[in-house]
Amino acid sequence: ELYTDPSQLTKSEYDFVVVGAGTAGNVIATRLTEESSFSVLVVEAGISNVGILAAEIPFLGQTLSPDTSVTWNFTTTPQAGLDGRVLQYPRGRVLGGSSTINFEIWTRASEDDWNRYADATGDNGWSWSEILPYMKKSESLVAPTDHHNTTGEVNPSVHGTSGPIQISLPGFPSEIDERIINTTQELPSQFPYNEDMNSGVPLGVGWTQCSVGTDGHRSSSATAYLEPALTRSNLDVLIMTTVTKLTTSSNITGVPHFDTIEIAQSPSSDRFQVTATKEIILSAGAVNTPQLLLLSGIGNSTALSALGITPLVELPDVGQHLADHPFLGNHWFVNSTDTLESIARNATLEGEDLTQWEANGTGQFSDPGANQIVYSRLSGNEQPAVDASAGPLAAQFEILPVNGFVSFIEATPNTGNFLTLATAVVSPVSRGSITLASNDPFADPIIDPGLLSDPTDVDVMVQAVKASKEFLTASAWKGFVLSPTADLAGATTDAALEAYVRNSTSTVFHPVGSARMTSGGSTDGVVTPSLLVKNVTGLRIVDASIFPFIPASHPQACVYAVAERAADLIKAAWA
Ligand SMILES: Cc1cc2nc3c(=O)[nH]c(=O)nc-3n(C[C@H](O)[C@H](O)[C@H](O)COP(=O)(O)OP(=O)(O)OC[C@H]3O[C@@H](n4cnc5c(N)ncnc54)[C@H](O)[C@@H]3O)c2cc1C
Repeated sequence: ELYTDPSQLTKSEYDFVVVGAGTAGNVIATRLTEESSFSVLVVEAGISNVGILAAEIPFLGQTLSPDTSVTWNFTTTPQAGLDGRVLQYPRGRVLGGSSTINFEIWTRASEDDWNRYADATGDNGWSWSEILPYMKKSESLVAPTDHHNTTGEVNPSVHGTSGPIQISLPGFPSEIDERIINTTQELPSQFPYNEDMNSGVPLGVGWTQCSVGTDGHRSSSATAYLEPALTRSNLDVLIMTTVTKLTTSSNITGVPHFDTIEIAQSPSSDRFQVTATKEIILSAGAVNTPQLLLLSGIGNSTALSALGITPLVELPDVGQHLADHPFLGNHWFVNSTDTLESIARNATLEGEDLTQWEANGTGQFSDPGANQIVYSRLSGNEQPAVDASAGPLAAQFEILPVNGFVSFIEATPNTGNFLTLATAVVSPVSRGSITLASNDPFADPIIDPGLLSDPTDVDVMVQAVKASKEFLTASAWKGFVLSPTADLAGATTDAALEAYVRNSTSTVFHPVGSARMTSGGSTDGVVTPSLLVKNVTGLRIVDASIFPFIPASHPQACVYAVAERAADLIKAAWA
């Protein structure tokens, strides 16, 4: 049943209560209610995704953020590494969470990333070979919207065929596709072609897989997991309701046992309580999960007391070690009018694209917009002072080519046609934090992703910009790429490049690690390898906040895999 107000709930006790119907939360709710004996309530602060056209049309997904009715309209603290700039920091606030508003890129990181999680936690269940079945379980590789022959563009043997999330290759060609593939043939040592970057070995240049179905619709945790499960009598979903606090009614085992959530629709509305007889599962995401732990008295006791919150559990790592991917849109003018800007500038064309998508789910609107990805490492003599990557198979930086102007901090110019080679530091050293501004659950937390706060990351970003220039030296770009835009053109020395990087970098919205997993015996960290919150009972965390290190990839596929494994861990614990 779907409820829109806590007063509609017909009971105040469930076996499991899931906080947040986001990417991970919906996997948990769906998998747990496969057991007919389990009752589950999911509480979501945001609205329903149903009927939101921009959430269905891949090309329009980017219009859902920042600052819309389906996002938490957060901002960061002034970022010292970015010349003190403040960034908008949206997260999904809607059924499906960030999977309803993200850019649909589907990447799994490398074998080394996952094997490092296993090493760091002492749990081989997080290793590449053990997590791969869960990656497959979450997805179905389906035909692209244009049904083109994908031989050589993806390796079906590393993919799932019957999981909920539909993933596919781009179904609308762009005029840079061929130039990019030709570049891999011309510069194979630096930019080798990779048939499938989701095989565990992501390095090279490959076709982007996206969470988009053959019907041209976004596949999110709301559409793919939750919607089909909503008819189950053991699943209730309550939307437009914020969990304000977790409370404890007993400590039979000598440590606090968290079994109750407090919920409200607005700061002034009535508070309701719901109890979980088995577990509370926190899936509120990398910003709100630590916020809710802190509001509930779990964190650094001194800091909590200073805010008038009674400390219940000393766990100083809550909200610490936040990691994110710095992202920089590098732009060039191109000798073409067939770029993405042309659509936004031409209402007739935009209307035609919409009509085509509505007719049969094909065309430009079925395509999120980045048809290839480059994952790379610095060569021997360029190695950074600290290599924070998981190992030789893990990327240090990414180049994301787009046939148009992409920036999250700059408006698209009114004239000119552009190529973007966005660069991102995907194995950063920098860390930030989530802390509380006040004890008001409706106040935004203080978000400091610490972007480029470590000089090593600046160095890697500078090298990544150089690599993107190198990419364009292939003859495939001759006659197409005209010149870099003024900011990039002016960055001719290393000092000028550093200034450019600090002035123009933002984020690609991948915060993780703010409630990180460590080994069971470690006094650091927030959760055990089974994702149970340390020093309490009754409470588990399943979302992007548990990663001990940031995956060197776009993280959603990794979040789904974590949630699929977590669902099995929970089922096993209560079998
Ligand atoms: C704009 C944008 C673009 C992105 N693009 C990509 C991409 O192309 N590819 C990729 O792999 N990743 C991308 N990401 C990142 C990816 O989407 C996230 O890493 C992932 O979805 C996080 O999943 P989660 O389960 O941790 O949190 P979320 O999916 O954010 O879910 C958290 C849910 O909890 C709810 N919630 C929070 N607090 C409360 C509360 N107190 N009470 C009730 N409910 C609450 C939220 O409203 C939300 O629905 C993008 C993210 C953004 C924001």
